[in-house]
Amino acid sequence: MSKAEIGLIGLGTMGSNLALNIAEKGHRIAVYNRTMARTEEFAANAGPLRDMVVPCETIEALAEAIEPPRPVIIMTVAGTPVDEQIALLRRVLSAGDIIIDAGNANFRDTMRRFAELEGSGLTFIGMGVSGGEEGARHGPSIMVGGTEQSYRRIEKVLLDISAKYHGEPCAALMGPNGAGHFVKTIHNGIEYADMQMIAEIYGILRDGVGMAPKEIGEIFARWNEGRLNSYLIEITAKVLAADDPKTGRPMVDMILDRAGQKGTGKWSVIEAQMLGVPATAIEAAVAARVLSSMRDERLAAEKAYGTQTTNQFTGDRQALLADLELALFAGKIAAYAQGFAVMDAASREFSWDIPLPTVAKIWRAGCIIRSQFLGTLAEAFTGEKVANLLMAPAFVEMMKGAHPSLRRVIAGASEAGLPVPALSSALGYFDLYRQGRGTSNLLQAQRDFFGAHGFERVDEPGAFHGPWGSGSL
Ligand SMILES: NC(=O)C1=CN([C@@H]2O[C@H](COP(=O)(O)OP(=O)(O)OC[C@H]3O[C@@H](n4cnc5c(N)ncnc54)[C@H](OP(=O)(O)O)[C@@H]3O)[C@@H](O)[C@H]2O)C=CC1
Ligand SMILES: O=C(CO)[C@H](O)[C@H](O)COP(=O)(O)O
Repeated sequence: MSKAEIGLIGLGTMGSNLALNIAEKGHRIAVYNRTMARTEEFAANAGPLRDMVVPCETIEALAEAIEPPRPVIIMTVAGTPVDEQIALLRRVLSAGDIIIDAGNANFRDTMRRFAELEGSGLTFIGMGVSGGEEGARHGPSIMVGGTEQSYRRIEKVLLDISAKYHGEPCAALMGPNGAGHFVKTIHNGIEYADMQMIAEIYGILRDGVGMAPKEIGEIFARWNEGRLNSYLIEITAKVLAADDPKTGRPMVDMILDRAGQKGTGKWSVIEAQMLGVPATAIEAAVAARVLSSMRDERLAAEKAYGTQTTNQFTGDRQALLADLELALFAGKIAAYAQGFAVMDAASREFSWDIPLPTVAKIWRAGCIIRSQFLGTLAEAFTGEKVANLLMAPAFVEMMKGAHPSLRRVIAGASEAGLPVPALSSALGYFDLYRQGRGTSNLLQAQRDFFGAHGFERVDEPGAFHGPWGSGSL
């Protein structure tokens, strides 16, 4: 039997689908999983691709099955399991072989792993993969971190298995070291904001207008035909249309309002803060998931404060729907502006030179946040460099047209007591960003009052202190 071209460890949801994708594109693949039963099940279900797959019982057998120099993908749960697999691989691989961590690693772990493997003769790649189960099987978006030379060695396989946007592969080198995992992390941070803002609009329609899930689903399906066209809007429509086989009720009504999270959203926020870049919509989305998990406290608080007014909307429904669509679009623009600003800052901080137009391009297909919008965004970034997405001419025009709706939606929701934290944060960011004369003059005065921190004057350069206490109060 001929040797495999590539290996993969971890046959869970992502690993098994990625392995089948690789096999289908004509690359013979050796696979290993900690629990052997899963490897057997995978091989048994590989169907016509069975001949392209080499199931291995041990990590030694995996190494033996691959033609050197051996590329091996690790697709396990992130964190310690990755370090454990690297330690095992170090025992069985040899100089020239490549270890590729394709899970959702924290880029700081990736940077540590690069450092630990330096001088070992092994090459390391940190690679973000997005698209979930379906993407892994038929074409994900792939964000690679590593040297140009190591990327070139695995490029053919990655381009073959990646999603294609009008024929263009959605896989690319994001920069050296942790750049690939950083970009994937911010992808997920934006995904959190996108999802939270969609959920807030759903909340307005459910609790403010009193619509049933199917009715709301139809609205999302309609919006998916327009400027909001995206995978997340598409699946939201489908989710809202589904019924629970057990009760016959809308499935979404039977799901506990407690959202999980595995870390990438939180890391996006931590890194944004570390870099000094405001990412308020992403922060609000992470906080909303945390609040969602505090269910008992929320129920107690509802008792203490009473429920918000529901189904009170009596205005023009068509006008409201038009506003909601544009509000979501405006929120989306602000959230993406924040995510790209974080990547830009990280790129400078770590000297990665992340190609932002390429990031937008490889997110146009395959990944969870894929959308028509990313096509427009890619075009905006391909032109003259702008300080922030909000300053790209096409986005200035779009935001001018959309922010009044965001304002009206937030005002109405706040009045009705309906939570819209991500949408409000997006608007707050926009309003602060475009305010030429802000209110931080007062903050500076306060800081100088209590801590003698000094301030700058509007009429001459230098550092000054105030005449505090000289007033009549
Ligand atoms: N699901 C998704 O939509 C996406 C997930 N990811 C990322 O991909 C990675 C894999 O996720 P997913 O496939 O969903 O996870 P699954 O839970 O489906 O599979 C986890 C895999 O990790 C293995 N594993 C867990 N712990 C260990 C360990 N200590 N040692 C060795 N192997 C271990 C499991 O082996 P065993 O069978 O023995 O338990 C299994 O193969 C994660 O980093 C995830 O964040 C990235 C993009 C999308
Ligand atoms: O990477 C992904 C999508 O892009 C994974 O589905 C990830 O698990 C999503 O994050 P979380 O579980 O925190 O919602």
